[in-house]
Amino acid sequence: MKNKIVVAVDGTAGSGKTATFATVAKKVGYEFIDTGLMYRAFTLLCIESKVDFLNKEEIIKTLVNFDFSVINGKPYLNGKEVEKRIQENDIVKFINYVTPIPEVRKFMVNAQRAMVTGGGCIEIGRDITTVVLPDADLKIYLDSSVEARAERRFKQNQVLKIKNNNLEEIKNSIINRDEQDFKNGLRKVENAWLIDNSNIPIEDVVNMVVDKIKELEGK
Ligand SMILES: Nc1ncnc2c1ncn2[C@@H]1O[C@H](COP(=O)(O)OP(=O)(O)O)[C@@H](O)[C@H]1O
Ligand SMILES: Nc1ccn([C@@H]2O[C@H](COP(=O)(O)OP(=O)(O)O)[C@@H](O)[C@H]2O)c(=O)n1
Repeated sequence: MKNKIVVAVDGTAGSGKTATFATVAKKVGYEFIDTGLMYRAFTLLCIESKVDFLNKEEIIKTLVNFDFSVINGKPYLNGKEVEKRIQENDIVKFINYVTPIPEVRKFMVNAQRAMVTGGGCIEIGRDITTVVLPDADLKIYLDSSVEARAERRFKQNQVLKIKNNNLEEIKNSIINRDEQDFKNGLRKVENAWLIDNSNIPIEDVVNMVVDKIKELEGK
């Protein structure tokens, strides 16, 4: 009888967390939770509520109207499916005003911790191995060079037909988000497995992680 485990994944913007670990989760029959969707959906609510992003109190007050759920893998904000909308550039433009606010992070961390009720789950984000799931059975830190990440995001945006798709701007936005993420506490913890996928095909990373999960389940 295999013992399903808890997997916590952190990593830099655009390093491949979603694409890699959604596939891993499917292969091993685990639940997949992308905490970034929550921050993106909350940023969208703030935009729709026309908050002043320089006014922390207004952003904090908006939390009372924040109802987020994932149904069949799709994110819903207050009952409305927002999967494509939260990938738009305005979200990325404002998200760095939202993510550093302690009250916002506390709200999100509590919700993200409550979603993991036991083994058989992979949760990804920026503070999962450090704050949300510090006792996870397997901790992974995924990273890639800024150049590799910008290229990938540019191609991803082309596929998604995201407007104003510009490689230089993407590169700068990744550098800015890295800066904010490190300030918010993104880091590789001692017992995390560092995977730099700059030059490793996604299939190989998926297989490496699937093998590791199966090994730990057997223990
Ligand atoms: N090892 C890899 N090699 C090449 N491209 C990758 C690799 N891992 C992920 N990608 C691609 O990089 C892009 C960004 O990945 P994504 O999962 O959205 O990153 P994150 O969730 O970390 O922001 C996607 O187009 C994805 O298919
Ligand atoms: N647990 C998390 C997850 C995301 N975030 C923030 O939310 C933003 C969007 O998360 P994301 O995972 O969708 O970002 P990408 O790496 O997909 O571009 C990130 O830039 C982080 O700043 C966070 O602060 N904490």
